[in-house]
Amino acid sequence: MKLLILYGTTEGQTRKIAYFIEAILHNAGHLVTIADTTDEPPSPKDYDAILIGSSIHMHKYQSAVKHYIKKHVAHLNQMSSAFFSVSLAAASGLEDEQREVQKITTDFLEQTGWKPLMISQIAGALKYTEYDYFKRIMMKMISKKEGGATDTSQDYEYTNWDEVTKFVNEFANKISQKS
Ligand SMILES: Cc1cc2nc3c(=O)[nH]c(=O)nc-3n(C[C@H](O)[C@H](O)[C@H](O)COP(=O)(O)O)c2cc1C
Repeated sequence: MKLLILYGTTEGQTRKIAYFIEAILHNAGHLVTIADTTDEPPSPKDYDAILIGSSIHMHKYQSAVKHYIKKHVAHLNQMSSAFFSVSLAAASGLEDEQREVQKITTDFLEQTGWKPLMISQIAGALKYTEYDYFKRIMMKMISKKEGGATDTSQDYEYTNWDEVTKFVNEFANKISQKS
């Protein structure tokens, strides 16, 4: 099948997840195109299915991802599609944080009108060593609130790669049953 993977990222974790997904689907025999939504991404109309991923920053998804979905929503809703949301809240064991990220996702899908077949909440990363001073302080506060790591001398990757693999395989199964 011809598949399209699009992503929106600030510090690169969503890109890393998107390329991990691409490798799984490529190894399963699919023809996969992958693109950053800020780089003139291809239209969904030439593909059998699409996966779109975005990280959350300050309670919002990437604006280029939102723009793409709004522009192509009619087509997206006629094809098999999946959304992967990348955030720190998804790594949190706190119920409030989980609820908040679910609400950000639900509101986003409502605003864009997109109805993906599958949605995955994926835990992202804390890249303290790559942030500037103010970002580091802010992220330490956010992480503390979410019950996460506060030692800013190192980075933390919370992404559960086995869960990502499970999500991708489930999506691949669904779309092959549909075709
Ligand atoms: C400035 C900033 C703001 C963030 N705001 C949120 C937030 O509101 N909610 C959340 O769950 N995670 C938040 N995060 C965590 C990111 O979603 C996480 O670091 C993710 O891995 C970033 O993915 P990216 O590298 O693809 O942009 C924030 C991170 C940064 C650096």
